[in-house]
Amino acid sequence: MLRAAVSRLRAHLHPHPHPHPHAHHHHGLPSVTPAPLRSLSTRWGKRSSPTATSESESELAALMYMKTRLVRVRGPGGRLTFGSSGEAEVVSARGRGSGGRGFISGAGETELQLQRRRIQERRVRLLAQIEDVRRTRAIQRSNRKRHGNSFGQELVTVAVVGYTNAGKSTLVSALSETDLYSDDRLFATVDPRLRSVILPSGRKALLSDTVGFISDLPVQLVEAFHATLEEVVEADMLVHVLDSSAPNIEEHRSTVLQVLQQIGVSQDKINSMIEVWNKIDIVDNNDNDVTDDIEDEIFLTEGEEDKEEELFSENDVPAEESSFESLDDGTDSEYLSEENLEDNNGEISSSLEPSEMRAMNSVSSSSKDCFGELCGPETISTDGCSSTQPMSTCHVKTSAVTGTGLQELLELIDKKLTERQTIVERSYGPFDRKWRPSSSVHVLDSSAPNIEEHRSTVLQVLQQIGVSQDKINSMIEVWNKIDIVDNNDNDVTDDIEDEIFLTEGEEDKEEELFSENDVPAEESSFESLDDGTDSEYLSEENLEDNNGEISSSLEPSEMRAMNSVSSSSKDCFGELCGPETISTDGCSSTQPMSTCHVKTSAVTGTGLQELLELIDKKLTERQTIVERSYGPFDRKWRPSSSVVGEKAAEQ
Ligand SMILES: Nc1nc2c(ncn2[C@@H]2O[C@H](COP(=O)(O)OP(=O)(O)OP(=O)(O)O)[C@@H](O)[C@H]2O)c(=O)[nH]1
Ligand SMILES: [Mg+2]
Repeated sequence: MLRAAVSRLRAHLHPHPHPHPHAHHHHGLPSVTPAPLRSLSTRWGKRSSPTATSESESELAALMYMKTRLVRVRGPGGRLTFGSSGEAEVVSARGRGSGGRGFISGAGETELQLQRRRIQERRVRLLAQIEDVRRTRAIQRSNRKRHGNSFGQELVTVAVVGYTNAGKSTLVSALSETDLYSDDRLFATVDPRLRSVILPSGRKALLSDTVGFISDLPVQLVEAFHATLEEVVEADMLVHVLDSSAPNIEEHRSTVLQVLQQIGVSQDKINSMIEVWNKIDIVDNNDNDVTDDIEDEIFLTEGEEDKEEELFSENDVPAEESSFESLDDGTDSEYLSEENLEDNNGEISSSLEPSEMRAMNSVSSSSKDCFGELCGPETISTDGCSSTQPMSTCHVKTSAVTGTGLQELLELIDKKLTERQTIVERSYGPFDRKWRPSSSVHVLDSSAPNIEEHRSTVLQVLQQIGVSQDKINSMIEVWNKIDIVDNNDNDVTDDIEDEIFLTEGEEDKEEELFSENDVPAEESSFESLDDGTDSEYLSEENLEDNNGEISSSLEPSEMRAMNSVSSSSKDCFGELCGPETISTDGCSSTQPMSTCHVKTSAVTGTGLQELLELIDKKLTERQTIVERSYGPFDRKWRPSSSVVGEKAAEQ
């Protein structure tokens, strides 16, 4: 997992210099491409009244953008200055364009390094802020799940996702009849907002408006919007809003699906997503007859003529609206054509599943199926639009502006939630059975010369993929390959090991454990090979990525050098972490990480027993903490949380 995570980090720190059409197939995350970034950087300035989180997230995203673009350019008068690539001759920090291999030489580098370090420092602070918010939200979420609404029902959250400008905010606003900030600009929403809505069944749900997705979402944004995207991962169900008037709706759809997969939404949840074909009022202008037919069919078969009148009475507002929409369209197509030029070399559509390839010209027939036979209010209790049906066969056509389809959407949400709840209850019982107390073990190669870099890289990646600071702090550090280190410093280690087991009086156990120690012959040659690979890899990494910034971002508590192995180890084994004292508060989750560690050799078996004991102890500790804060059963249930881990591990 760590190797995969490290390669992700490398992708973070070292984005593809030349946007490659298939880049995101390699990294699992999209590469940085200029167009969306440029659009973003120009649009960030225009945001109004963002919340503290969205501010941190936006700043972080902007910061990461700046950092990747931070290059020396030849400014007016031939002076070297800092700016964005593309402005002038590029003399990159990474040697891009200079022909070098990451070496920095000549005037200006110190300043460049300084700038990068400042960015790095600010970044660490922002990450901490975002982490705070994320923790708060997690608590809020668990409270919501625990308390539910006043009827004792669990409060469900429905995340509204979709391509930017699809009309998510307008729709959420229309559905909840409250006024959300909606704006005809990209990324009008940088913070998810929750709005409550009463579903037809009387159940209360929270609608969560989210950040609009864009194609080739820059990897930095995935990181920056982590808190936001977490809402999506945590939501009970998703509503995918598509702008049915957009010419490239298929690309928008596949982009959204890709992003959802990348941020770790389970396939199950993606499959059971409701598709909303929004802005149907614009499409209808060209094709009014068909839609009228369908709408007639729904409501007339139902015999609810009153309802029909009520719903469509709001349809008569096209006058100023259509002129507004033509403005709207202009902005859209400008942005999208720029994007198409730079990003979409056919790869997005080629990644589409056949079931996702339904073109917009199938609106009428699909819609007829869905409304008339499957999804109509009358048949809502049948298995039409069930979670087993492929996505996009079930959709609702809406206009967030005129109100068309909103009632149907609410009914469908209601139905889906009931279905999902039934499924969850059937498989897990009413309470969450999926909760697993978790503890992480961080394995370090104690023979590696640059172990501090390894440690900080891993810590950074863990933070970036959203592991809570709490969990990171309580992580067990394993200093592995101690058999190699011990060769140089055998006495000290022997002393410590003696101390643990002899004070315990478990000499048998000691023998058992160390009886496997006699295999150094072929093993040491293996280890030297291994080392060769490592150092080759790391020196390349050092050249390209680590211009002092990673180590400079280390907290003092993380800076313990490997030469403190013996003494720390002694503290830990002899006084704090030894099996004898495992029930004391030594190596507790409140202790800073790396003060508690276990020295192991996975090859010889040294320390394995201690590691298992420490894991045991930590888990007990964590469980106690969790029980204290959430009660004995899981209140933290999240359907897709495990998938996030797996995703990260795959990449
Ligand atoms: N004609 C029409 N316009 C709509 C409809 N829904 C939204 N709009 C307009 O589309 C534009 C974008 O709407 P938003 O709700 O801000 O879109 P969004 O998906 O939240 O956008 P981001 O937050 O940037 O991702 C606004 O000008 C809305 O008025 C609709 O059903 N019909
Ligand atoms: Mg919005």
